[in-house]
Amino acid sequence: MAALRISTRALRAATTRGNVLNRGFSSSSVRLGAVEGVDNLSVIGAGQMGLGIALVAARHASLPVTLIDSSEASISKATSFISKLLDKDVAKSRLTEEEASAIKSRITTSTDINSVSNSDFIIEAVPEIVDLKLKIFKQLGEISKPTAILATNTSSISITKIAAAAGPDAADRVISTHFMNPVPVQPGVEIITALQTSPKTLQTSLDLCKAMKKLPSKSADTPGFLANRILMPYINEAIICLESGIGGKEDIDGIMKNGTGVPMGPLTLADFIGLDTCLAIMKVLYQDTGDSKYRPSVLLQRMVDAGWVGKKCGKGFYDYTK
Ligand SMILES: NC(=O)c1ccc[n+]([C@@H]2O[C@H](COP(=O)([O-])OP(=O)(O)OC[C@H]3O[C@@H](n4cnc5c(N)ncnc54)[C@H](O)[C@@H]3O)[C@@H](O)[C@H]2O)c1
Repeated sequence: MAALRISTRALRAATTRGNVLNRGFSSSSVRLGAVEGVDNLSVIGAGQMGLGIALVAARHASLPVTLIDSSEASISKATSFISKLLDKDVAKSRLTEEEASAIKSRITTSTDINSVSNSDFIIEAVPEIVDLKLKIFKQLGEISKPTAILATNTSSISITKIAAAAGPDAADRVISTHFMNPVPVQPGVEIITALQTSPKTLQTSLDLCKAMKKLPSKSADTPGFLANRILMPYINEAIICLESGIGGKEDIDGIMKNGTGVPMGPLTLADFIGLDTCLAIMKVLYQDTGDSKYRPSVLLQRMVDAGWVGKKCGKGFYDYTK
C-alpha cells in the first residue's frame, strides 16, 4: 500500500526518523548474518516498491540483494534511480562516497527468476495481478531452497491463497511483508500471516524488518489488510466526488490537505501510488467482501483504461510531464 500519510506531523516524524537513521548509518552497522538464516535477499519486480526494498536491505541490513525483473527497461530505470538516491545522500553528507558505493555493489540484477535458487529470503513486488502472483509463487515453491522464506508485497490479495499456490511443501514459508511507499522514507511495514505461515517464518520476517530499520505492524489476512482497508475507500470516495462534480481536483485535494493536515490530497496520493494499483486493490476489497461500499469508481476504471495510471507514466489526475 501506499504511504499512509495521516498528518504533516506524522510525516515530519517519519522523515526525521529517516534522517536520524541515515546519519547513524555505517555500511557495517548491521552484521551479515544478524538475521538468523538470512545471508542474502532476492527481490522480484524492480518497480517503485521493489527498488526501494532492495535499496533498504542493501543499505541498512547490509545484505547482498539480487533485484530481478522480466523487463530490462525496468531494471535499468531502477538502478539509475537507486544511484540517484544514493548520490543525493552523499551530496547531503548522509553517506560517504565509500558507503554509497559499497551499498551499490551489494545490489546485482537479473532478468531470470531462477536467480532466486540460492536465496534465503525472497520478496515478490510484481504488479497487483492475482494470476501473476499465483504463478510466481507456484514457481518459487518449485525453484527456491527448501528453507527460503517467500514473502509478497501484495497490497490486498489473500496471503493464504498465495501460500496455497506455493504448494504444500512451501506454504508454511509464505508471508506478506507489505512495505509502505516510498520504502526508503516510510518506516512502517505491515506483516500479514497466511493460515499456513509457521511461527519461524513470522519471527525471521520480523527480524529482517528490524534489520532493515522498519517498524512492523501485524494484520490478519483479510481483504486490504489494515492499511488499504482504511486508505483505499478514502481515495475512491475522493474520485467519486470528482466524477460526480461535487468538487474539482484542486478543491478535493485542497480541502483534505489544508483541512486535515495530510501532506498531499487523495487524488495526488492516488497518482503517486499508481491508479492501476488503486483499482486492483478496490476490486479485491469489493469482490472479496461483496460489500457495495467498496465498489471502485467508474472514473478510476476509465483512467486505467486510458493508461493514465499516475506519476509513474507521467499522467494521472495531474500532468507530470512538465
Ligand atoms: N505503489 C504503491 O504505493 C504500493 C505500496 C505498497 C505495496 N504495493 C504493492 O507492491 C507491488 C508492486 O507495486 P509497484 O507499485 O512497485 O508496481 P510497479 O508497476 O512500479 O512495478 C512492478 C514491476 O514488476 C515487473 N514485473 C512484471 N511482471 C514480472 C514478472 N513476471 N517477473 C518479474 N518482474 C515482473 C515490472 O516490469 C515492474 O518493473 C504490488 O503488489 C503493489 O500492490 C504498491
